[in-house]
Amino acid sequence: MELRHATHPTQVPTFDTAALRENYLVDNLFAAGELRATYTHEDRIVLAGAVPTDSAIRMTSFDQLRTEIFFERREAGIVNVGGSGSVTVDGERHPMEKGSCLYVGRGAVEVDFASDAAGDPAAFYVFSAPAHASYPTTLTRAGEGTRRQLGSSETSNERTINQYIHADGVRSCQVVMGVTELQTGSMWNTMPAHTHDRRTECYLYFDVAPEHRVVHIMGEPTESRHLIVADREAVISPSWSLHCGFGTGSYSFVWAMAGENQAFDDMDHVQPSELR
Ligand SMILES: O=C(O)C(=O)C[C@H](O)C(=O)CO
Ligand SMILES: [Zn+2]
Repeated sequence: MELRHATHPTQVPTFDTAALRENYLVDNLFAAGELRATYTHEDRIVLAGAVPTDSAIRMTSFDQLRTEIFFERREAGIVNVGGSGSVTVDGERHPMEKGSCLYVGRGAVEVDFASDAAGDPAAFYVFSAPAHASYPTTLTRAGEGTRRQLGSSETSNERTINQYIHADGVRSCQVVMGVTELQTGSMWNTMPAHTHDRRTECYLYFDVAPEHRVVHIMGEPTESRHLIVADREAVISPSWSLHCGFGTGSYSFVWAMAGENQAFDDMDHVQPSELR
């Protein structure tokens, strides 16, 4: 498991492109037949990717956690961004087509990831945070959460926000999670932009064609920088950081947060005219 330290916002203007990417971009979570993970000290979030092919992959703990099982003191939201598959939690199999979201509560022992077909493997994205209590493991099929329509074609940001794990949906200790899909022709996500000092947020971009990229904007609103992001790459946004972006082609993304509260609308908006 890779380790990322927390950073101070005043460091951002001193970082060159490579340092920005080393600190905030997670570009190696998905590899065929492997379970990979990155730990960030920002709200002690773990991001993991599992791509099972011929055989299932079991979620293991990692040396840095010093726990016998991964879910001993943690919970997670899991979204499949690949072919159809399933996640079996302590003997109960949850079928997961692309875009489905499974919440796994603290205390789960055996969590196995499997693909329906090795030739079109599932790709499970795991967002985990420390948990003080155990909530039931719950599956939400793609599109069956709370759907919110935001933006317009005039501002190229017409999009559907699928909220899965949230205060009015599947319950959790900390994790809030969903998937945003942009309507054809709309390129901007999360505009007007925002920060939320109460929560760290990570975006995992997916369905980005190989020749395309997402330009993800980060940093303090008056000192913004950007990251060029490819398919199945994630960005860590510390609580002080903007997180918005536009694609050179179509894309979707999984957003997930953890921290002080779970109020999705608790955002500090920043208008385009205020950005620097
Ligand atoms: O397109 C959007 O707007 C989003 O998906 C916003 C994220 O859900 C977010 O940043 C929540 O804080
Ligand atoms: Zn946000």
